[in-house]
Amino acid sequence: MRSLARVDTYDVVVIGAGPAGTAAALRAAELGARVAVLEADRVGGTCVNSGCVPTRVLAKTARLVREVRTADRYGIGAGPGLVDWPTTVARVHATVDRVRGLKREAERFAEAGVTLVLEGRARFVDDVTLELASGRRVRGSSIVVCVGGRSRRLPIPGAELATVPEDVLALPALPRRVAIVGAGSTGAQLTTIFSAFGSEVTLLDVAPRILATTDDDVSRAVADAFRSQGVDVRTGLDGVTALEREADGTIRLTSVEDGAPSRDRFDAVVMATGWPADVADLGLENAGLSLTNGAIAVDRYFRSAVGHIFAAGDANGRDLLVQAAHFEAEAAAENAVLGVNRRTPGHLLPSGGFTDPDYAGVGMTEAEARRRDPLCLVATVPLAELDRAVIDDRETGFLKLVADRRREVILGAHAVGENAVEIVQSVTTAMAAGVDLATLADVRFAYPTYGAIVGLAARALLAEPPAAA
Ligand SMILES: Cc1cc2nc3c(=O)[nH]c(=O)nc-3n(C[C@H](O)[C@H](O)[C@H](O)COP(=O)(O)OP(=O)(O)OC[C@H]3O[C@@H](n4cnc5c(N)ncnc54)[C@H](O)[C@@H]3O)c2cc1C
Ligand SMILES: NC(=O)c1ccc[n+]([C@@H]2O[C@H](COP(=O)([O-])OP(=O)(O)OC[C@H]3O[C@@H](n4cnc5c(N)ncnc54)[C@H](O)[C@@H]3O)[C@@H](O)[C@H]2O)c1
Repeated sequence: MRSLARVDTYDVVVIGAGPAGTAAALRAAELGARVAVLEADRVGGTCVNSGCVPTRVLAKTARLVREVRTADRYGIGAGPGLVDWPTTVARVHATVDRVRGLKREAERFAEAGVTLVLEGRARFVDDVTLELASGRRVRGSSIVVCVGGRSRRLPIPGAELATVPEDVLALPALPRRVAIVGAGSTGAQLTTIFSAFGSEVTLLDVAPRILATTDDDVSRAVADAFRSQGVDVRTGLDGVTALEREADGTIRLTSVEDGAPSRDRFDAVVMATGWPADVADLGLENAGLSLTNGAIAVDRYFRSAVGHIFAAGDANGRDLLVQAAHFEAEAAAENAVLGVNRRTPGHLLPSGGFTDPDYAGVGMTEAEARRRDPLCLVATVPLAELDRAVIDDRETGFLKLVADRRREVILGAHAVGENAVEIVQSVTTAMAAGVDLATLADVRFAYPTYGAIVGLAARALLAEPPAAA
């Protein structure tokens, strides 16, 4: 039977009001399009509601715990630094609300004339029509899919016993022993958080090293730091094969290493094993779309296999970062409204994690640069050589700069330690401005700052002997 539900028609329909959907909708409206945004849950998406912002508040809490526990070195009697989990959770929620207040997506949509539809999950009926959980139908000449991603549970027996990262705040209490499966950005951050909060943490991954996409030295330094903090880091596993509930309520996790199974009990298991596009119920097949590696494949114009359907942000599986979501979505909106002509230049994408110690990177890793040119130049300056790091008792870490063999172009920057993300951000600014090494080495840095390590590294790189051909 044909549905008699009302159909509203727009120039551009955006699915999802996270960072990508918000940017796409506002840009399309700015260009004069009639725009609707369909959001199933809270505007703001993963980042503000369950991803970056809550994780960052937990990271700050973890730092406070560490500071309190070492305060006696400065003559401050601060106590044992025990975490009251309900208070911590309440603080996270309150901060999320404050950040949501800053973003004002709904108000900005209203000011821009964008129609925000909060009537449940949208589903493609055909390649131009979406049906909402409410039954209402919305049609778009162009559609920008910004549905983000969701945690992947491993397809193993008992997977439902695991907590996924976006549900960590719902844990009733801090686990005494926690297994974190997956040592990517999310797993590493949760490792630091639980470890600082006093849980015994086991971090498991099938990859040969943690933070597998970062520079080798970054990965090694963070893994070493985790081990020195008592985290049981187990990489290069054959797999995690099962979870089972024990009679005492604990979870028994079976992992296999070099063919040998081992079984360990935990109070909680967190599965941070990847972040595919959130499309299980999106009806992609009705629009003539399919998935490639868990995401909606797009071309360099952010256009899917169906010409008037675009995908931006986590949904296209490229760079799963807020800073990528913004520019991808704006480009997709421009292509949807103005015709397909805007491809995004190869932006530099700095990123990093708020672990203990922090880590960050931008551009090519040393291994990538050496694959391109074995004679590229690399200089690494330990934080321990920086007055400020010694003053602050934060000597763990380094900044590594990678440059072309003529010392003209900075190819990459990778840092571990205090303020790593900000340090890498300042190198990114120099890279984006096309600053050469000699100019960077000549910049004055205020004393005593962490940023000064950029000047030290640039000067170290200039002093590097030319690599032998
Ligand atoms: C724990 C964690 C920490 C992170 N920390 C950082 C960080 O520090 N820095 C960083 O850059 N990135 C971080 N990220 C990644 C970042 O959150 C994402 O890259 C970003 O949110 C992607 O934005 P998006 O708009 O593509 O998707 P999302 O933010 O996921 O938004 C998608 C929106 O679409 C809605 N939606 C989904 N399906 C439908 C449907 N069928 N109908 C209607 N609406 C729908 C969802 O409800 C959601 O609101 C983190 C991620 C996680 C999980
Ligand atoms: N601070 C940040 O910027 C930040 C923080 C969190 C997430 N993110 C973004 O979100 C994206 C997703 O991050 P993520 O950490 O959720 O996923 P990820 O894909 O980066 O990492 C998943 C990890 O799980 C491991 N894994 C896969 N199958 C496994 C198995 N069977 N057993 C054990 N381990 C297994 C993988 O080897 C990998 O190391 C990242 O790419 C990043 O862009 C960013």
